[in-house]
Amino acid sequence: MENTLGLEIIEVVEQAAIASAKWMGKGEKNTADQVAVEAMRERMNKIYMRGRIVIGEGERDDAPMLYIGEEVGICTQPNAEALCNPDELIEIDIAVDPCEGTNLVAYGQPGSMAVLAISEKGGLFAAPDFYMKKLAAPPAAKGKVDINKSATENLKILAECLDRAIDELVVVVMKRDRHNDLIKEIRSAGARVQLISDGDVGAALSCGFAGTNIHALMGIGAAPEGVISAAAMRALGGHFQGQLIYDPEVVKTGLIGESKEANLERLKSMGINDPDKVYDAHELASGETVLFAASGITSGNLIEGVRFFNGGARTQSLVISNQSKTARFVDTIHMFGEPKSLQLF
Ligand SMILES: O=C(COP(=O)(O)O)[C@@H](O)[C@H](O)[C@H](O)[C@H](O)COP(=O)(O)O
Ligand SMILES: [Mn+2]
Ligand SMILES: [Mn+2]
Repeated sequence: MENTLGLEIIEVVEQAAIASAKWMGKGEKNTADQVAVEAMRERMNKIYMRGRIVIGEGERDDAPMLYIGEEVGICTQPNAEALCNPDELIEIDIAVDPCEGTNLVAYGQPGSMAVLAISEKGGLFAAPDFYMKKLAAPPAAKGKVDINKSATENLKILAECLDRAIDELVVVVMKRDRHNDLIKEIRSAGARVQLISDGDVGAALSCGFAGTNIHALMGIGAAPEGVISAAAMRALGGHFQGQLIYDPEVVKTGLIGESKEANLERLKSMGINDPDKVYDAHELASGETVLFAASGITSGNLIEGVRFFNGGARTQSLVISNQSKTARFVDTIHMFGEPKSLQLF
């Protein structure tokens, strides 16, 4: 599966990133998202597979989306029988965020990317586009920090695991009212807080690599981004835990369903009977083969964004595999027609 799909999924995220980057800085969040969704769908539909979106965003805020349950890939097309041999059919589950950080793209801010995770059927946690409480930390702290512990306790553990003083730690938190108490607690424990407006996949991913100066992600973001982050962190050996948040009171945005009760029903209908369960990376991305791919739209601290030149563009992507145990940075020059020259930098 990795060999067959590894290269194809790079192209999926590259195409989405290029489409979205054309709308960088134009103040049109929905268009930046829409074109990424369309480019991702179009490229996915050229892959020899029977793919199914198991978790994706857009439901909460009515944004453009690849919807949950949508089938993608050549073998799901109306003429599939003529094109696909059922005996060698690859059935794939996919978690997507074609434009992670739509505001970042619309306002020309760093850290947006086109991102997805894939696994064999059943290998990714299927949930609605709810919120998720998250804790991400570097591999050295895996299984030692715990989302059920307080931020203060976790910072002490993290400091020990990373052999640093607490005031040398940087914790990324999304700048939201729901995090005001968390931010106060982290600061009074002595650590430093990096507030981000959007883009918690990039923050979780940064915990998987040393040298990013990001040592933890704490707080509540969206569930699809949680599953995608978990796929990457599982393969990187980092720590990731997520707990679904289904009570609109907790997130204070009014963007998830009418009520806690209705949300609990929705979870039940998807087979989630223990709504408060804390999932670790291996449960959110449980497949034998798990692949993560991201392509920068605007530059972040791990990957560069799309750089256009006359007649082409250069992209940088990151593909992580739990099978080959690789984190591959892929630089690509894309030629649109016949460019006069190919721009290296
Ligand atoms: O910042 C984010 C927005 O993602 P997108 O809509 O794809 O541009 C994500 O990284 C967050 O995980 C999440 O969607 C966000 O925290 C949702 O919370 P809120 O903005 O408070 O509704
Ligand atoms: Mn997102
Ligand atoms: Mn998005």
